[in-house]
Amino acid sequence: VPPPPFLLQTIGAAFVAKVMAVGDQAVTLGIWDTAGSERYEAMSRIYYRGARAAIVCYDLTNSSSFQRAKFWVNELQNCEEGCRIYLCGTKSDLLEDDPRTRAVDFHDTQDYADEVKAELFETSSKTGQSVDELFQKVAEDYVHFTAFQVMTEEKGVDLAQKSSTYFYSCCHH
Ligand SMILES: Nc1nc2c(ncn2[C@@H]2O[C@H](COP(=O)(O)OP(=O)(O)OP(=O)(O)O)[C@@H](O)[C@H]2O)c(=O)[nH]1
Repeated sequence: VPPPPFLLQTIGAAFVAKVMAVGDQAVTLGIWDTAGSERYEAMSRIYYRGARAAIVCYDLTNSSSFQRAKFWVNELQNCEEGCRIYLCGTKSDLLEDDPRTRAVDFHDTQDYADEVKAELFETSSKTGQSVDELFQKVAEDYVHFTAFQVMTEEKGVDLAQKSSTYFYSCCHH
């Protein structure tokens, strides 16, 4: 009998597609869940190449996991210019049960997030706290910032043409 999925460590990466509504548009996020551990570092790099958003998770009850998250933020900043970064503290339910279990200060992470121009969310997979908000923000930011950027990168920009034309083709087709 195989162990329950939640006991398995991620090796390589798992993929899921999630359809989100942003205004009257449907946006399909292609989400790779990659391993954060050092052991699979080289493999994780393959998956974030070309990514437009990265959710970098750390455990709110474990300060070394935040140091590890900083490592990935640096990686992304050095290698993926067009990638927006979302810092995601996990297991917030444990802090509600016992605030003393918090090992990563909220204001410190907020300062760090500001410094690296990342968004910050504190979430729980157990209760679902802030999980929908996080993915909603990823999808909204993609529509508002990145879709336009991708289009101009792919087709080039005709400076003589009004920018509204580009915006129209980005948001309505
Ligand atoms: N209380 C609580 N426990 C959680 C939460 N999320 C994950 N866990 C527990 O933390 C452990 C690790 O969770 P994973 O989801 O496997 O962590 P991961 O970072 O994906 O691990 P890798 O597979 O190595 O990448 C498991 O025992 C989970 O049950 C949460 O929101 N609340």
